[in-house]
Amino acid sequence: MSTAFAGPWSSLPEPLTPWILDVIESMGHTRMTPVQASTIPLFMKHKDVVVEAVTGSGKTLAFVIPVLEKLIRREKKPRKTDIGALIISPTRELATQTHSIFSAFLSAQPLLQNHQNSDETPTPEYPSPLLLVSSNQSSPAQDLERFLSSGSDIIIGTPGRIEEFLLGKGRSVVNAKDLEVLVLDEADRHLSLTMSRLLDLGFQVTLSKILNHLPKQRRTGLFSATMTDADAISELVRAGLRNPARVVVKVQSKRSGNQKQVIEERRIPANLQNFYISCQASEKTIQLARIISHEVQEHESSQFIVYFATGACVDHFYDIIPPVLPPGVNIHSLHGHLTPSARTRALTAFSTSICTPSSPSILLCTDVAARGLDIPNVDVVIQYDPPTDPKVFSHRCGRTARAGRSGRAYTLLLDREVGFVDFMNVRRIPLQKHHYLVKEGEKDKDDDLRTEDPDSGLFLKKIRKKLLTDRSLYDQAAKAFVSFIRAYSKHEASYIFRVKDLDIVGLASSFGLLRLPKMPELKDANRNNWTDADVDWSSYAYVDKVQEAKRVAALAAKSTEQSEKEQEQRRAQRAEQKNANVPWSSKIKKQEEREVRKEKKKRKRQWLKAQAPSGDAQIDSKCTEEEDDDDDDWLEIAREERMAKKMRKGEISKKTFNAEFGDL
Ligand SMILES: Nc1ncnc2c1ncn2[C@@H]1O[C@H](COP(=O)(O)OP(=O)(O)OP(=O)(O)O)[C@@H](O)[C@H]1O
Repeated sequence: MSTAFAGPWSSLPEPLTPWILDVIESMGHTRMTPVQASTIPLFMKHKDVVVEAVTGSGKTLAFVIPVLEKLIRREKKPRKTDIGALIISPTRELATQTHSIFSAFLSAQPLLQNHQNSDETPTPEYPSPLLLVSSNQSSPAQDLERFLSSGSDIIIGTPGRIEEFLLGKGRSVVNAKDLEVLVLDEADRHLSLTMSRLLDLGFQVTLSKILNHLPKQRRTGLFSATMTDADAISELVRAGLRNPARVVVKVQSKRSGNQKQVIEERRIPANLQNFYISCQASEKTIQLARIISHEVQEHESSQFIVYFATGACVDHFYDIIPPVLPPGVNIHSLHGHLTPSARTRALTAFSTSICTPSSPSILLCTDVAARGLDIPNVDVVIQYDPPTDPKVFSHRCGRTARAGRSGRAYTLLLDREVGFVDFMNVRRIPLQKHHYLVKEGEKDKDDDLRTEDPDSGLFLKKIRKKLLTDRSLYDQAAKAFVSFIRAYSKHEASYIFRVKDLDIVGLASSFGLLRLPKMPELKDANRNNWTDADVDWSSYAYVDKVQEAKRVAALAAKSTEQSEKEQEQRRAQRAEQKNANVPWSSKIKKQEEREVRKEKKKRKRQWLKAQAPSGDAQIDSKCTEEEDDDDDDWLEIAREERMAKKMRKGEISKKTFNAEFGDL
């Protein structure tokens, strides 16, 4: 370990309780880390603290130890319904991890023997801590039951569950008035209200409610690896800290420059090699596969974490990537859309897996696993997609090179995204260029001379082949691609990551898509050079029988509807055609004849009105110009007949008759 350790635990100004010291020693920690040496004395001495120290530097014990010491030293014995310490973590995984550390301490405390009755089993003086996270096994009501039966004094959980516990149905039961200490782990995740955090508004509203419920007379500790001064100031106000001590532990590393060694400050662990590889969009998946092979072969690495932009991307790559990885790899996936039990299973399987270079373990995940997780043997972190929130970058990298171990991190950047390197440099997170990884036996080329990887097509083929085995894989691929584009449009460094600069065709290749999805974000995208896969979409089936039956039924319904529509269209076309075929001259003639007939009828009506008896006039008065031709014709015939009769009887002259009806 090359981390500079601080003094031994015995050098703390106030000695630790012996059984706490025993536990620390049993963990193999003989000396304090710098953040522990600076924070523990302050936090134990009734000071509020705001702590910033790089990932993996031991911040957890820097609050666990003072919290335990504070509670042990309490003058007033707490009642069963009192809570003494509250630890708020941003994710269920981190809360669970912190809970296990508190448990490790409390389960090692000496047991109390009841002197009056030595036959009774000895009991622990300090109750076990209570974990409050979403879970299939524990509802909020059950959390309350566990609290009442255990009398837990230390509560650890995520904001939602803690709010429920303190302000929900349990509010009358749980007494937080005598709370001694509050810790916000990954405090900048909870409190900042920068642009990206606006998304976490719900999270923060919850936190404000919790903070308002807690007594002002308490000690508070804020801990994070990315607490900038600006964050710290705004967070102090929000968390209600008064006159806190600020602890910042800096990392210095040596770099050779201009013939002399330069000491530079950085916000990532000293033993972390932080690389980026620039490549074309179509080459991202190839590079991912090659980084893993390269690491296994060159460094005997066996435990990897790979970060993607969204949960849908994790699901997609989990399914399609095996054919392009070296054989023997075990893959696990973790993201926020999985059920709590699936999340626990995945993390336990990954962190306890016995991995070797011939059987490496890979965790594909989202930022749900970016902060705080302590899996000591992770060799390599790969960021397939850079994070939308740049602050998360160092948390992701920090899952390796923990507690003085060495580790490597790789970030895949598209050629147009390389500006991100300077962006991070300014934030004291240096990235070093790693050459593009070529296939075995091939020679590295300068970036300027490099053409598209010849394996691009081969990879695409392999992935497409896999996709074609089950239509649900295609659905998932499209969903992942769409979610990726949406996430990309939310990058905080939006002048570096611009959707309009994305090589859509290349990206779609790296996802193994069969055809390009239609989405508004891509309406102006360049789709040249894209060829849809040769797929018979009507027979491309789901492996799941129920899903396939649904698809077939929907297809049949659609084709009936389609054929009815087509028939209708054909009829309309025929009528139109017929109309178009009638000669123009005959159309005009017909029109003229119609006009003449109309005029004649009009005249007949006028004449009848003047001549006819009242009954006829009544009939005629119903006959308006709007009435259709059939009615008119019928009336005309009746009228003509009556007039002819009158003429025969000599009631009207033939001349009068002819004047009205002509010689028809
Ligand atoms: N004094 C010590 N000596 C050696 N190892 C230690 C010491 N204190 C803690 N560690 C180990 O260091 C590792 C990292 O500690 P921890 O998880 O507390 O880091 P962190 O600073 O909280 O990191 P992150 O910012 O990622 O949450 C753990 O595996 C822990 O057991």
